[in-house]
This record gives sequence, C-alpha cells and structure tokens, in this order.
Amino acid sequence: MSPARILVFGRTGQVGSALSALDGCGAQITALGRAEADLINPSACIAAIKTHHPDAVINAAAYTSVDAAETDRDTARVINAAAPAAMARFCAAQGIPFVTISTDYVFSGKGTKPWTPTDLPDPQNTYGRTKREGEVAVASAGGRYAILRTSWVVSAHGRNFITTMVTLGASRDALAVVSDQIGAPTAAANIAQACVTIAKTLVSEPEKSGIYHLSGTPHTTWADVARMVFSHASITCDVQDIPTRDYPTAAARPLNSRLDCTTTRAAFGISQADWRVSVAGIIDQLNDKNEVISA
Ligand SMILES: NC(=O)C1=CN([C@@H]2O[C@H](COP(=O)(O)OP(=O)(O)OC[C@H]3O[C@@H](n4cnc5c(N)ncnc54)[C@H](OP(=O)(O)O)[C@@H]3O)[C@@H](O)[C@H]2O)C=CC1
Ligand SMILES: Cc1cn([C@H]2C[C@H](O)[C@@H](COP(=O)(O)OP(=O)(O)O[C@H]3O[C@@H](C)C(=O)[C@@H](O)[C@H]3O)O2)c(=O)[nH]c1=O
Ligand SMILES: [Mg+2]
Repeated sequence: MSPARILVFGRTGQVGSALSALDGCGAQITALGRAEADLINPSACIAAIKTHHPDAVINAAAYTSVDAAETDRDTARVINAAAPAAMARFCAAQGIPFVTISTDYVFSGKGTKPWTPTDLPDPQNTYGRTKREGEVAVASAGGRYAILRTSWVVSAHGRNFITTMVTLGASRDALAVVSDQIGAPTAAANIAQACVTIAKTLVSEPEKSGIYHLSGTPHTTWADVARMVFSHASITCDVQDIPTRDYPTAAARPLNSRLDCTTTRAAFGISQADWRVSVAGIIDQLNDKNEVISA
C-alpha cells in the first residue's frame, strides 16, 4: 500500500515545521503556508484541499498570539474557528479525515485535577474562546475528525518559552517567572508524530473520531521550566518565583493546565514524552544553530 498522502496547513509554525520533517516517514506530507492558503479566507483552504485531494488533512495553523487576540478578536475568530470549520465540513463531504490542534486554554484553569477530554470547557481569554468555537464546529461537521488538545508547545523553531528564556537569560542576571500556572511543555515533534498517527488511524477506524489530549510529563511550572533551560544551556540567570498576578498580561492565563492523556494512549498507543528530555534536546539543537549565548 502506498503511504498516506497528508495535507498540512501551517507549514511555518512549530508543529507545521515538525510535520514537514516527517515527510517520507510512513506518510507523504505536503505542507502549505500562508501564500498557498490564507486562513483568513476559508474558501482558499477548501480550494487547496480540492486541488491536493489528500487521504487526510492536518490543520496546524492558528492565531497563537494570546495577548494580541484580545484586541484582534475578529481575525483570531476567522483563523481559529471559521477556517477549521470550513475545512472540516469540506473534508466531511469528501470522506477525508480531518485532524486539528487545540489547547489547554479552552479550560477555566480552576482546580488541580487534570482535565479530561469530556470535561466542560470554559475559556477565560479570546484565544481560548475562538479555539473552543473551532472545536465545536469541527466536532459537529459530520465527518471523521480528531481534535488534539495540547499545551505549552516548545521546539527549536520559532518563538516559544524556551527560545524566549534563552534570549532574555543571556542579558539578565535574574528573571521573575510565574510559578502558580501548572502544566507541561509539549515538544512540537511529539505533537506532529501524534497527528500523523491519528490521521492514519482515522482512515481505517472512523469510530475513533473525537477529542484527545497530549502533553509532556510530569507536571511542572513555568518557573521550573526556566530553571531547567538555564541549567542545561549553562546560562547564569536566577529565576525568581512570582504569582501570575505579578505578571500582568492582556489575556488571562489558566492556573491549571494539566491534561489527562489517558484516552490518547488507549485509542492510538501514543505515550507522553518527558518534557525535560524534550527541552534538553531542543537546547542542544539551538546550540548547534549557535542560538545560545552562555553567560
Ligand atoms: N504554541 C503553543 O504553546 C500552543 C499551541 N497550540 C495549538 O497548536 C497548534 C500549532 O501551534 P504552533 O505550531 O505553536 O503555532 P505557531 O505560532 O508556531 O505557528 C502558527 C502557524 O499558523 C500560521 N498562520 C497564522 N495565521 C495564518 C493565516 N492567516 N493563514 C495561514 N497560516 C496562518 C502561521 O503562519 P505564518 O508563519 O505565516 O504566520 C504559522 O505557520 C495551533 O492550533 C495552536 O493553537 C496549543 C497549545 C499550546
Ligand atoms: C517571558 C516571561 C513570561 N512569563 C510568563 C507569562 C506566561 O504566563 C508564561 C508563559 O509565557 P508564554 O508567552 O509562553 O505564554 P503563552 O503565549 O500564553 O503560552 C500559551 O500559548 C498558547 C498558544 C497556548 O495554547 C498555551 O498552551 C500556552 O503555551 O510565562 C513570566 O512569568 N516571565 C517572563 O519573563
Ligand atoms: Mg507566546
């Protein structure tokens, strides 16, 4: 049997880049960027799916600037909700499995229990609300689909908490970092691999459609992630623990971002990676690209 042909939206992002890197590893990946398919124009996305007629579609594109979304609501809503909705409806009509990525930010952040896929979402910011609207539309499009919620995405590519810490840490003696948001970093490479596994499974097992969770393990805080980054990168920068209220931002962040990933393992055999191993590997990659200035 020839490998599954998978069409990816979001080529330049953290997960999109990791998906491109999987081309030839059990799937034939074609990744589209903004120039080929701008999500602000959902019909352009449908046209792209029509042109490529893939075996499955993975949407890794999103409006991910959490604070900017507060004042750029309409754009965030089209990209995070209307575009995936249109893709999912078209895929449903064509019988093509559709996989899209969502976020821990669809939850309220209350309590300490890890969120399961059936827990009731209650987003506290615009990014989370638009992502939730996308989830609802995709789930009700009538086709085979998966919504993979993840958290705290990290990679050696693009902007994320690790690259921010490496940049800031090089020029500071100390940094105040929130220590009351609990969750786990998730490597973009692990999310990409999971999306491909899920997409391929849905081709033959449509009954596995649904919402799933995937994050790294064990649970931690941003402050501890920062400490791990500085230690592994040999950057001398003291991390001071602060509560979220001392780091004011336009968008509210959930305190409890723990994701229960049990059903993802049960349905697809996908296990959670140790984020400390992922972060160490990412710093090694940044070192190879000379992007770490140890001081
Ligand atoms: N980053 C995180 O911490 C988390 C992310 N997620 C979710 O994971 C998924 C992947 O995120 P991640 O890889 O980190 O995202 P990035 O921010 O790294 O990349 C976003 C991608 O979306 C693309 N994009 C944005 N707007 C448009 C548009 N109008 N038309 C076409 N493409 C567009 C960007 O393209 P361009 O380069 O042209 O701007 C880029 O390729 C998203 O669904 C996100 O919501 C979930 C939890 C945490
Ligand atoms: C730079 C910096 C950030 N922080 C805090 C702010 C924030 O609460 C936390 C993480 O910073 P970030 O900018 O990565 O946060 P943020 O962009 O909100 O990250 C989120 O992105 C979206 C797309 C998601 O879906 C989420 O899972 C999550 O990863 O660290 C500090 O406390 N000190 C600092 O110096
Ligand atoms: Mg950010």
